[in-house]
Amino acid sequence: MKKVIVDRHLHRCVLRVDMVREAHVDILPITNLVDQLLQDEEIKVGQQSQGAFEAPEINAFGQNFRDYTNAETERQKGVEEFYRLQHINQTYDYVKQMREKFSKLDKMEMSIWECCELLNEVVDESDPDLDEPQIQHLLQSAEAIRKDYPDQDWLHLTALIHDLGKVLLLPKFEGLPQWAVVGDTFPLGCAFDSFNIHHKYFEENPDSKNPAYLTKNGVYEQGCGLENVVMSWGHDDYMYLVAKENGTTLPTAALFIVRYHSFYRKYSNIDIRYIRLELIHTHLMNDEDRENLKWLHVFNKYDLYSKSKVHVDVEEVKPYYMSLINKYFPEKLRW
Ligand SMILES: O[C@H]1[C@H](O)[C@@H](O)[C@H](O)[C@@H](O)[C@H]1O
Ligand SMILES: [Fe+2]
Ligand SMILES: [Fe+2]
Repeated sequence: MKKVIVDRHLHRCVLRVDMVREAHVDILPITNLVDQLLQDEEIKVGQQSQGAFEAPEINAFGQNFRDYTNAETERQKGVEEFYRLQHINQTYDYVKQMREKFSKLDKMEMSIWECCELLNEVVDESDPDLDEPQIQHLLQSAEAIRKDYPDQDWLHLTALIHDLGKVLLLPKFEGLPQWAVVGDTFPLGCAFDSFNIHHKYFEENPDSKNPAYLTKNGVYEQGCGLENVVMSWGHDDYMYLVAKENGTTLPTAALFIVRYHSFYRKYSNIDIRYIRLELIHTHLMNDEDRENLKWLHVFNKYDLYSKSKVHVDVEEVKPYYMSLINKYFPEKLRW
């Protein structure tokens, strides 16, 4: 394995691989992936500006990022209860109904910026790392990625809009329960895998009793492409529908990021996303997905580790983001 340590974030990736090895997970595919990751990372670093964003070691509460194992705090207990409900209630049929219902986009008309402001009324109960207003999360991730990729304006806008689908929690959007809007996502119609956070709760999901859904591929064909896979319903897929149906001119990679940014895997207390093991689902992906995944990897770091107590001055950055919104979206969108 090529060990080129290019930044602290990647350094951690390498450590994580050793931990996985100790845990006796099948490491062969992982080392291949890490090789690929290192190559990607070298290219990426070449594109970055000086003083690139450094992923902090701990979150704003002094804990490791995305620590779901320590149920000591009220917050973490709440997060576990969230995943219990999510894993029991998200079923193949439920997702199909929700997609059909919300793809009508008949709830309201508003601009992207109006939606950013609406999001301030939203609290995400699945997130152990964040209790700042959501508009801060959008701007913090967008500003961090803008600093490192100054020429990719589409990426800045993608970060700004990626969580807008959380408006589904608001009464104006039927006030869906948290388990139907936030949290990590996973495929339905095939076996639930143990890499999902708190996966034990899937036992109580009615789909666990349907033999058609219990094999690795389930109702899908190998390599069918993620767009043919029914993913758990939430803010990701909804915002993807909104952007696409309103005719955004953002590139395909942007739509892919919005749609799959919560599709993560975990192994025990090891956050697999460090080693890009989202690729564990390669059996359902096609070549286009694998291509888009490269940008999703870039994005993940900024989405996860930019969450901080230091606020971005909204009024100061607003003109820049308004110019991007005008470039890539119509003035009013159907939601
Ligand atoms: O708790 C978080 C949050 O809901 C994010 O918006 C989502 O993208 C993450 O995957 C999830 O873990
Ligand atoms: Fe999200
Ligand atoms: Fe996010």
